[in-house]
Amino acid sequence: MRLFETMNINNLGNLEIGNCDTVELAKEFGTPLYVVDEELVRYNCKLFKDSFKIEDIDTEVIYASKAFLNLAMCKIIEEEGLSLDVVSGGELYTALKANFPSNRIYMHGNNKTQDELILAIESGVGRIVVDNRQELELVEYLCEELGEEVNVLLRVNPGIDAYTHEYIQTSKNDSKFGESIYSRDIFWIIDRFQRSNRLNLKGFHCHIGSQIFEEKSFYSSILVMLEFVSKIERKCNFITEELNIGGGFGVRYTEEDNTIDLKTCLKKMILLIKETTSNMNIKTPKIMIEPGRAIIANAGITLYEIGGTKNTYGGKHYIFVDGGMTDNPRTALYGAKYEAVVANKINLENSQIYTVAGKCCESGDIIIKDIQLPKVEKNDILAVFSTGAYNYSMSSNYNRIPRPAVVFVRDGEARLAVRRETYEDIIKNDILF
Ligand SMILES: Cc1ncc(COP(=O)(O)O)c(C=O)c1O
Ligand SMILES: N[C@@H](CCCC[NH3+])C(=O)O
Repeated sequence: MRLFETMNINNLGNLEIGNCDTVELAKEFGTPLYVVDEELVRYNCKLFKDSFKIEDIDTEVIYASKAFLNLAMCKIIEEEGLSLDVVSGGELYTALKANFPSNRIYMHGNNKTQDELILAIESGVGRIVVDNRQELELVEYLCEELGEEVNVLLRVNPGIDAYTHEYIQTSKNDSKFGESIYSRDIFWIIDRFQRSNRLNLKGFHCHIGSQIFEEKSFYSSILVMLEFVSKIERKCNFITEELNIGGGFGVRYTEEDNTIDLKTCLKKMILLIKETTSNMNIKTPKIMIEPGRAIIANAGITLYEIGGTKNTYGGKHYIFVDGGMTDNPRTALYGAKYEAVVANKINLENSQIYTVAGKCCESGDIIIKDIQLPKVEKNDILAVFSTGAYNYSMSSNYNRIPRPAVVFVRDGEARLAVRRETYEDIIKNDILF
């Protein structure tokens, strides 16, 4: 089993993360428990910041907060000097409550409500990423009403068919996101922005999908987008000041995943931009990228207590954990694959193939389909790796199961970042009549 750099095995044979014994964490904070390795989050932020830069080009790294967000995470992102992509009023509110600098916030969404837009405008977010022409009219109208001006990017769809799960592709020609760069109206839309007194169009945003391993998808997207930038300059006399090329960098969940060498890929991307803009004889815009998963996925693990096992008549060996699709819906949703260890038996030989099932009333409530583990017993602690992204943020209260707590670990210290939900939390908005 491959451990991450900041994990190790202590002399009790238990898994440690951030120098904290995971078995002790489970005892202290209860299970299921999301554990985040703060050192690794900070390392990942630095890797992006340091690799995605080059002389003469202005760059910015924006953390896509949909992957994992809470007040503590906002603080880390701010301290590491990244900006923040929010996609809803709730994400924006979280960032504002954490005192995240509003001018470093990018407000996304394909169907922002009026209330969300008002909150974004009034709190002075850095950029509103306008999804479509109707939204252009709405943002302009709201700015008129509020007497404000806003800097905006237009989300466009470059029509890149990135190789990933179809649910997380975002840039096929029939995607719900953005306006197609091939649309006949695109020039009209840009012209419309230019005529606006309230909306200051700075440039464009695109994002081709998530969990992408094929580097060439990123390079193709850059080339297509720069071609578009050049065309817009010729046709609309519009100089693109900013170009956000999105996130989507794939991470390793299991040995099957051949991850991208991020440092090399980021360097290649920026060099390609420099070279292409120079060849096209266009001004190089400021370039932004928007990683979510690659910042947080591998920094998170989930600890579960094993409640029991079951061998079915059909020959399956189940392990039952005290969470499930409520804290990690990705297996049920995308057939995602995970690796795990028995945290208190990490030195023992694997002896059995198990299926890890949750406690929801749903046959698809599976966390891991087939995994080799040592013989497990009731009360063992299972540590599932790489659950930092799109687990906590996509968790639910299905079956009225309270959401787990989140702790950040670093240098042997564990800090509670999100309290475990209680049954009282579950009914707090219910009205009995
Ligand atoms: C607009 C936008 N930006 C950034 C991201 C982050 O993607 P990832 O977590 O794959 O890096 C997403 C999610 O796919 C997105 O929709
Ligand atoms: N939720 C997806 C990623 C969606 C990315 C957001 N556009 C996942 O878990 O893989």
